[in-house]
Amino acid sequence: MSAIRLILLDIEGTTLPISFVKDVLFPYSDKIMPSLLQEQAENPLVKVALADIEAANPGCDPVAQLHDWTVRDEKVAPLKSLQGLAWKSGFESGDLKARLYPDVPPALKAWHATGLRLAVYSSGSASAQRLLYGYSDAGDLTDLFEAFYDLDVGGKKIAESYRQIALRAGVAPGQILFLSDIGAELDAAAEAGLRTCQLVRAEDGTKPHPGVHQAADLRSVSQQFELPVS
Ligand SMILES: CSCCC(=O)C(=O)COP(=O)(O)O
Ligand SMILES: [Mg+2]
Repeated sequence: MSAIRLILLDIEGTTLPISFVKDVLFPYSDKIMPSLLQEQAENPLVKVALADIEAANPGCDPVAQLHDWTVRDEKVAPLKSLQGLAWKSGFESGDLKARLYPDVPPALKAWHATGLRLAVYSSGSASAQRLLYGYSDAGDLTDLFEAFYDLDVGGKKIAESYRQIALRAGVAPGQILFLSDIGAELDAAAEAGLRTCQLVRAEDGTKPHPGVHQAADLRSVSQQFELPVS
């Protein structure tokens, strides 16, 4: 089996607790969404997102639609793009700071220090991903990552998305290790030829997915895949 060259990481449930997303990030964006849509009406990101909402549900009230998607945790591009915009002011003002799992910063640094390439693949927009790692409780970690992939490459439960990422990174699928808490995402990545490991975080109550490697934290990932240990 060829050596792992790139580690591709999911965020929610993998490097950051689900509760931080559900109890901190989502209520924050939900609360300021009405004023954001008014104040940034001329922002091209807002215009595109509003057009996408109208296309998805003609005649709907965008604020109500966004709230409904948030409650149902829908991974849809217009919501993810507007959430990223809402969180920007929160992170930059110091209202928000990402609570990463404590095993995450040392493992990322150890992997990066020995030349392993790191990239993120999350449903959250690429700009939101940069904010999370830029304003984390371990400081700014964005320089550890070479790329931030979001729903622009496709959905996380579709094998083609992982083929696209491998192509863009210029790495053979079998040399990429994908880490996620979600079984369907791991299955899609495996179908594309990536190596996979499920993060089964006790705090998140993750259900083990049959037939995949499992790890309780990134230290355990290092041990199982013979990667540098922090
Ligand atoms: C920048 S990610 C913020 C959390 C979020 O909005 C989300 O949808 C997380 O999805 P993931 O694919 O990381 O599980
Ligand atoms: Mg996840």
